[in-house]
Amino acid sequence: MQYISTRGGINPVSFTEAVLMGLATDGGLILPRTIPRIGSETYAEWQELSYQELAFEVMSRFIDDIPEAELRELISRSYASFDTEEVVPLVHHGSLHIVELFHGPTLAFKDVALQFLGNIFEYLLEKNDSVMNILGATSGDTGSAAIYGVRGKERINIFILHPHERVSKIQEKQMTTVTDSNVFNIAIRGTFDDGQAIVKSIFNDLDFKEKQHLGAINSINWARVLAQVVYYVHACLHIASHESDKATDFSVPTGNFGDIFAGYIAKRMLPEGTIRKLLLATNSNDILSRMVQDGDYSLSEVVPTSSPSMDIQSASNFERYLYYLLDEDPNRTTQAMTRFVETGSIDLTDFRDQIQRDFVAEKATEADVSTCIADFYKKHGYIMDPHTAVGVHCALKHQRKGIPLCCLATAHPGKFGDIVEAAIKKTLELPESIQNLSDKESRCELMDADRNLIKDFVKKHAKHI
Ligand SMILES: Cc1ncc(COP(=O)(O)O)c(C=O)c1O
Ligand SMILES: N[C@@H](CCOP(=O)(O)O)C(=O)O
Repeated sequence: MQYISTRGGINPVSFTEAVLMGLATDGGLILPRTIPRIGSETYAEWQELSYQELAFEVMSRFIDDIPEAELRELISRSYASFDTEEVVPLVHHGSLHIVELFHGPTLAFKDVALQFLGNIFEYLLEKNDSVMNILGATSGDTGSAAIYGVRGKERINIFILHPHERVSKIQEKQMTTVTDSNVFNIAIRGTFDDGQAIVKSIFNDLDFKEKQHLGAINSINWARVLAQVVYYVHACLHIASHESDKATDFSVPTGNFGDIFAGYIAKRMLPEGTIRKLLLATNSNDILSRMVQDGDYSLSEVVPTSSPSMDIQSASNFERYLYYLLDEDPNRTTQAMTRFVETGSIDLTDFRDQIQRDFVAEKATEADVSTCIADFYKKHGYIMDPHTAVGVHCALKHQRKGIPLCCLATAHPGKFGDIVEAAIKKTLELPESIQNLSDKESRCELMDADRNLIKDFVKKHAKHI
């Protein structure tokens, strides 16, 4: 399998080269040259596989430069850290299927990909006798999942930017209480969008990127998206064993467009009709739901909400979808992205029909979120976090009779305890890993959202051979 850039400016690379490159060197995002198709017979044979076996089957369609035994070992090690053998268990409440993606070490769906990515990095760096300095931005969950994915790994230092006072207390503590010497947390005075823009702009300084051995853990990195494709396939297979109608809709709480883009890849990979609709659910930061509903992809201010990890306007992976929308034409994609950087908007009104064939969209207000958490708990005794509730609110609004609908539960409710407890009027029992976090020693730098300050910091603390 070869990988290309949405901007057309790189020679095709292999999977492992793509993983090490992170952001494409022409500033674009990396995609597989073709999306492999799975025939119905092969798909049916996957029914009985464990999550790890399925992950191998899916990923090996995209990876041909890691030997089979080694890929299987990387996968199996990555999911051994989850608290359940099922890795991403499916539960059923009322008319909904819910796939719980928060059973990894940091209690959010990011662990599914970042445990794997941390292990691939370690494997590749050992093989190449090299080191890496990871630079990433987080709105709360990617940061801790990435830190837990690489903490203590000898050949890696990690630098994570988070927006100061715009992540939940527990999210902050999950990151900053990891005091291993290879972990550097930086709180920036700004939003996640500022952090992500700084990270991308530093990656675009190719001389700096090479000299400092920079690596990417955000969904910029194709391996992130790939690992997330697996749980859509897994959920489809399990839902098919429960339902007479085999086609499934998915409702996905969306911020940086990474998770739902993984669903889009799964939809194109699987036999026709396996995934029917992708419901894109946003909080009040609704650029993506406006894009689907009106073809209006235009920035507005990032507003803080009860689902802080989705407080994002400039959705990184949207560029990947745009590439497909624009007939896989890198020149048109580059022009559209240049226009977006210059004007803050892309007019997609002419593409509305196609976009609405791919997605349905809905926005949840703050009141919708707390009502959804409270009502669902009252009716079904199931407690969900505010990000999951954004998706469930959207799902209940758009559910079509007789069509199975699966919601992605993207974080454990305990990570956002205050909001959840206020909605259900009950004290939550927290998982052990996040009890007493506030008593632990923490380490974090506070900085202005200034690219040069961050560069100097990284340079000063970077690992070298
Ligand atoms: C808990 C949670 N739910 C949903 C999302 C949205 O996922 P994505 O950014 O891939 O759209 C995020 C992060 O963005 C998250 O941390
Ligand atoms: N919600 C994310 C934002 C970063 O997105 P990513 O998927 O590109 O890493 C977070 O929790 O940090």
